[in-house]
Amino acid sequence: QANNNGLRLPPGPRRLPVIGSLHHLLGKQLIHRAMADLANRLDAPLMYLKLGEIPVMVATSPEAAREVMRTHDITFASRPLSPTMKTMMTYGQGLVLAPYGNHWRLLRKISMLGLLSGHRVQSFRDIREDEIMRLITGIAAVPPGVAVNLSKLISVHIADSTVRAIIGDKLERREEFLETLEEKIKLDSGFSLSNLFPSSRFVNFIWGTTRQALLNHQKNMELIECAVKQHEKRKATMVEKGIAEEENLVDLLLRMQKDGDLDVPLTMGTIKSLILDLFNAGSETSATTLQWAISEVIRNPKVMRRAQDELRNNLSGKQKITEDDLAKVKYVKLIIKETLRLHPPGPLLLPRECGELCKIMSYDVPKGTTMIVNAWAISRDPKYWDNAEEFIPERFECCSTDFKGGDFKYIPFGAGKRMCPGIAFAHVNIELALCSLLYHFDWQLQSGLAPCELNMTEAMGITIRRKNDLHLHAIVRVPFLSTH
Ligand code: HEM
Repeated sequence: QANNNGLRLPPGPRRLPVIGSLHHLLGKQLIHRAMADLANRLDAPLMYLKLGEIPVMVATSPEAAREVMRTHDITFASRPLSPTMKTMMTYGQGLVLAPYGNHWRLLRKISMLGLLSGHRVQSFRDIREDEIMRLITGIAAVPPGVAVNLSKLISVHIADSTVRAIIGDKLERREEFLETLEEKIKLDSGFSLSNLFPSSRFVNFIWGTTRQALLNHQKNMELIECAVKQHEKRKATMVEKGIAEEENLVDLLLRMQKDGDLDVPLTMGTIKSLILDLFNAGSETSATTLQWAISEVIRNPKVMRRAQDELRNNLSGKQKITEDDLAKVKYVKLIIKETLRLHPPGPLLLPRECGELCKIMSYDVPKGTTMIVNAWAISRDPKYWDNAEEFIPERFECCSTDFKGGDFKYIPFGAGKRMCPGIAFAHVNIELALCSLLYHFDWQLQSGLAPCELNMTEAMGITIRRKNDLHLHAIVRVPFLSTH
């Protein structure tokens, strides 16, 4: 199709006045699935949609994704800012939404230095090992015959280990944090009418998402403020007692703020927004991945058996898995890869915005177009994956495909300049937790459900969580050494 500026736009479904292509998506199913069906029906690896007032293109093939995130990486290095997203910047700009430029560069560098580099991730090993023992102890404490809400325990575990790495301590108001995070995930999906008709005050008034997003963000900022105060109080006690601790991310940020002399000022609003971004981006994605991994393992008893045999044979009765042991197990790594293929927590990654007119797959992409990459559809495309819908960790056994952003048929962490900086942090957290859960316990579904009957329905938000919490019976198989 050509528009009236003479541009050659990619194919797209029929559009209606005012709502554009919205009727093809709304009320059908989850957005990533609906977009995949449309692209498939139109045979359009690059598809054009008008969602309300917003021009959107969707890349649904490795080739299109490569052109966006490699060939034209810089052109697509900023993100579109919906009204909901803008409210998240009310008190300062964090990292996830910052436009490509000096502010983004500085925050990304600080995040690597203080939290996400290989060296820093390694330094949080004691925290991870301590928190995993707390999780295992909590599960084992549930009386026999009572099912464990594993989803809930995993969310708490990941939140605690992430936040301890960031501020050095657990959050006093963790429950409130998890609740506001859950609400934020729903508000951030970007497809609410307030976001699709940003110029309409009427729609915004009726729909009210922006107002809810602002309230949610204010609550989050208040909680971060509390966390920073908690951190400072703890620091003062440590100094009083003469206990020296390694500088954590919050220490680093506050020191850099005090030293000044930066190209970009580090305001308290920026510092709090960065902490919030890292906490949100880090905890939700890892917890979701872990929950899907356990769900798939439960649904596939052969996979469970192979993983448990490998762990139990190699670790022969050890009472506690440490990170040194992870080198001895290979199969759990394949399970994590396969989980991220079938259940990338961000199915549409995070949207990018076209910074200047360019060509993708020989179509014109006008400046300001929102570009979505449907990573979920690409990693389930039977053109690139045998038995694409099945959970087969062995598919990664003899192939070099990995998630580091070099192979565009498998991009759960995105690619290019805005690729996720938290891969190392996430991976070791997920791996240690999954190994420990499978090593110490046997798992059974409630009330005689067969493995294949486990409900795998997804809930929509900016990430795809399980719709229902995972309730399972845990039977201790390898006793553990509890320190909690
Ligand atoms: C399984 C775990 C995770 C997955 C699947 C994941 C996935 C993603 C994806 C798809 C993006 C967008 C990439 C793009 O636009 O190309 C992203 C961005 C980001 N992730 Fe992750 N992530 C995970 C864990 C983490 C962790 C543990 C942290 C930090 C503690 C983190 C911090 C971030 C940040 C700060 C960004 C924004 C980067 C930027 O805009 O420059 N993520 N992540």
